[in-house]
Amino acid sequence: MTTLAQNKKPKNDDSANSATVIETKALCRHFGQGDTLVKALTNANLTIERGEFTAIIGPSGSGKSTLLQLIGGLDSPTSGDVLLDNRHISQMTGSELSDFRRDHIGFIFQAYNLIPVLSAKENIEYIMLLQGISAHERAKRVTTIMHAVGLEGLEDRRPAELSGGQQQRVAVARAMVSEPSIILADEPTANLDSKTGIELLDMMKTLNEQQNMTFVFSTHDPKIMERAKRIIRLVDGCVVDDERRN
Ligand SMILES: Nc1ncnc2c1ncn2[C@@H]1O[C@H](COP(=O)(O)OP(=O)(O)OP(=O)(O)O)[C@@H](O)[C@H]1O
Repeated sequence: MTTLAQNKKPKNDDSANSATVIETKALCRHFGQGDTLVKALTNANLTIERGEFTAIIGPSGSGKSTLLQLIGGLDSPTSGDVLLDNRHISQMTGSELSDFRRDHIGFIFQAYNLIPVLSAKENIEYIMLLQGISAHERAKRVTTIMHAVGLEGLEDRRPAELSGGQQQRVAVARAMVSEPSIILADEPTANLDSKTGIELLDMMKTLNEQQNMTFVFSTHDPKIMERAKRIIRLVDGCVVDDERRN
């Protein structure tokens, strides 16, 4: 399979030299209050190093998506803090945080958040456009990634004209094509058939191994768990296990 990694030059900025890319400190997220209080995440202290391939697992409602949303700065904690590349998210201005997200983090979420008026190809290209990547380079990367995720021939379809699994592949391609240093993926294989899921995982693993790209997945999928180098288990919003494998 062709991979994006073959097109990729190593990043050479200060952040690339720092080993710890994600740190959560006493991170808590509560929803509601009184009788309706839900403690979605309680006192999570995690350190994720550059290049880790980490699965966050746990029963439905245990806080996996909440943790990913907080790490990505898409939600604010009730208390505690998140550091990305040793910078406190809470101390970034709104525009600093959105620039950081655009340049360093790729998101793959269950609600694919595709832009409905753009075609599959344009959705995948969008962040690279914001990053000022040349038209020639954009076209090259889009062709490579669409082939890799099995979306050839569907370039001009809008999201409403694609199946759920195809939309998910567009979302995966969009997150990876701008070659961020961190990918946060909430159940990235949930709506994919087994073969496509394995192909995508292998592509992610290649990017992880060749580019030292950091992956954090929330998942119930045994295929991801098998490949993960680290498994963090949540139960009722608490980290109850954190296992590294060789
Ligand atoms: N916006 C919200 N308002 C109220 N409660 C919420 C909100 N978001 C999440 N929760 C609650 O927080 C808890 C953790 O939810 P979360 O989505 O993080 O779980 P999860 O482990 O990702 O679940 P799943 O595996 O089903 O995706 C659940 O009890 C959920 O109902």
